[in-house]
Parts: sequence; structure tokens; C-alpha cells
Amino acid sequence: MIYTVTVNPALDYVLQLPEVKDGETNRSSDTQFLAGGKGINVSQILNQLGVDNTAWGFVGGFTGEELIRQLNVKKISSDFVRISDDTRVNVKIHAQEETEINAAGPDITDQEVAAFKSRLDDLEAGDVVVLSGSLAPSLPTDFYESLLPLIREKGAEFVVDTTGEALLRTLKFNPLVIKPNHHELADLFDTSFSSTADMLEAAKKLQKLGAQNVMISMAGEGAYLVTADHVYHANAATGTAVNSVGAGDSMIAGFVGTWFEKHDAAEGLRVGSACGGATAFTEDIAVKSQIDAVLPQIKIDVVE
Ligand SMILES: Nc1ncnc2c1ncn2[C@@H]1O[C@H](COP(=O)(O)OP(=O)(O)OP(=O)(O)O)[C@@H](O)[C@H]1O
Ligand SMILES: O=P(O)(O)OC[C@@]1(O)O[C@H](CO)[C@@H](O)[C@@H]1O
Repeated sequence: MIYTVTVNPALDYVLQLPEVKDGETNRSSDTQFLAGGKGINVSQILNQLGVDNTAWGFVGGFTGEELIRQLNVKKISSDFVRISDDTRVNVKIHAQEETEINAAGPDITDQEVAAFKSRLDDLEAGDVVVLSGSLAPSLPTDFYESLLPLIREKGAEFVVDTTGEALLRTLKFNPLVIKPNHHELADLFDTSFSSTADMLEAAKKLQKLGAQNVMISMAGEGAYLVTADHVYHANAATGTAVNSVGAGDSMIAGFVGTWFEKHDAAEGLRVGSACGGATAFTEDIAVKSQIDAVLPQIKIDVVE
């Protein structure tokens, strides 16, 4: 089974308007509340790929109820810990450019955290846990890291979609894959890359520190994957990008879902690239028909 963990999910309040004028009353032409949060987005894509998964995390209040209602409508299996504080609302303004305002998130009590940790007792060898997104402010900054020994003791694999020092601290637990984008990868080494070779060298360093696979995403410029044996390149699909939210989550879902079913990392890169592209080309997280339409465009080259 694949479990996604969204400790700080959100209702994404998406507002469409032609332009935003600072300091004025702006009126939007269309609004939507969408169940969001990075792990939930991963679950949505896994469902579209027909890969069984369960969404874990914390939800509370009227916003949490709406989030669960939407997951049920989409037939996303979930087992969230109910908390007394409200799930956050993140504002996504789609105007002349995209602007996001992500709220900090709810207070989570020690008892609620303990209830969440007991979920990990259900893990079995071969399961994969995907931990994604920001931590609610009441959680310690090493919250993800604190779960990793428990996950590994069960024989399960994990992916933590995070950046910076928090990402580096997960490496010693051997994540199945890490997916920095090329900017995040450069930031990890406090540098900027002057060549692809430099960039791949940095990815290989992260692999030496413990990552089983390193996927470097480059938005409309495609992606690289460094595995134990090879370096692969995937082109980016061509299309009109209308959404910059969730492409990374979709790529992780495509990789993890494929790896879980086939243990084939290069195929994971191909499916992940198609899922990322399909989401970039749609207002919401991509659905199966959109992923299927993009998949034939993605070609994998063995670079090394
Ligand atoms: N404009 C695009 N055209 C084609 N493919 C894209 C585009 N944007 C993203 N993708 C695909 O999705 C993958 C992940 O995108 P990206 O590199 O933007 O991840 P990210 O920075 O984690 O994204 P985000 O944080 O916005 O979700 C890319 O490697 C590519 O395969
Ligand atoms: O505040 P975080 O947890 O970093 O990101 C949350 C979020 O921006 O990520 C998703 C897109 O990746 C959205 O659905 C959601 O609002």
C-alpha cells in the first residue's frame, strides 16, 4: 500500500480574475474550493493511475469537513486524525500572474500527534509513505525526521517532499526518491550550476549521502533521474502551461506509483513527467485522460 501524509492540508481557494490592482477592490469572475495539500495531490494522481493508496494527516473544523467530503466524492481513501482546530484555507489568485497565499495552519495537540503516530503501526514491509508539504506551526521542525525510524523499522520505503536542511536530514534514512527542482538543488549546495554536468554531480552527492534515486525536475525543460546504475533524461511534454500548482506533487505520484507496481525507476520518470506536464496544462490536478494524452510525448534517454 502507498500512504500519503499531508500533515497540513488545505482547502485551496482559487480565484480567477483578469488582473489584480493593489490597494483596490478586485472582483473575481470565478471561484472554487479545491481539496489541496501536497500529499492529497499525490493521492489524487495515484487514484487516477489506478494505484491503491490511503491519505493520512490531520483535518479539523468546517474546512476539514469540506476537504473530506471532496475526497469522498473523488473516491480517495483516507484515514485522517480529526483535530479540534480548523484546517487552513490557502488562497490561489489566478490573474495576470499566479499569486499564492498559504496560511500557517492549525494547532495540533500532543494527543492528536500521538493518534497520528499510531497509524504507522499499520505499515508493512514494502509499503511506501510519501510525506509532503509544510508542517503546521505547532509541530516540531524535525517532525518528518522523527517518523522515519518508525517507517524504516517496518520495512517500508519513504519519500519526503521537502527542501533545504530538512531534506538533507532525511538522507541517512535512504529515501526511495528525492525530487528537488534544479533551483532547490543548487540552493542545497549554495551555488548556481554552469552546466548539466555540475547539476548531475550535485545529484550524485545526494545519492552518496543516502538517496536511492534523485529526480531533478526542471518544469518546462524536463527532468533528470540519477539511479544506482544510470542517469536518465526525460523531455518535457509540449502544451500550454496554465497552472504552476501541483506539477511537482504529480511527478512524485507518477514516479512512486510506477515504482510501487513495477520497480522500474526509468518508467517512473516517464510516467512522473507525464503526470507533471498534464497537471501544468490544467487548472486542477490532472485526471487520467489528460495524463494518457501527454504520456506518448515523453521519451527517456539513457545519459550515462
Ligand atoms: N510547463 C511545463 N511543460 C511541460 N512539463 C512540465 C511543465 N511544468 C512542469 N512540467 C513537468 O512536471 C515536472 C515537475 O515540475 P516542476 O519542475 O515545476 O516541479 P516543482 O518545482 O516541484 O513544481 P511545483 O512546486 O510547482 O509543484 C517537470 O519536470 C516536468 O516533467
Ligand atoms: O504550504 P505547503 O504545504 O508548502 O503547500 C500547500 C500547497 O500550496 O501545496 C499544494 C500544491 O503543491 C496546494 O494544493 C497547497 O495549497
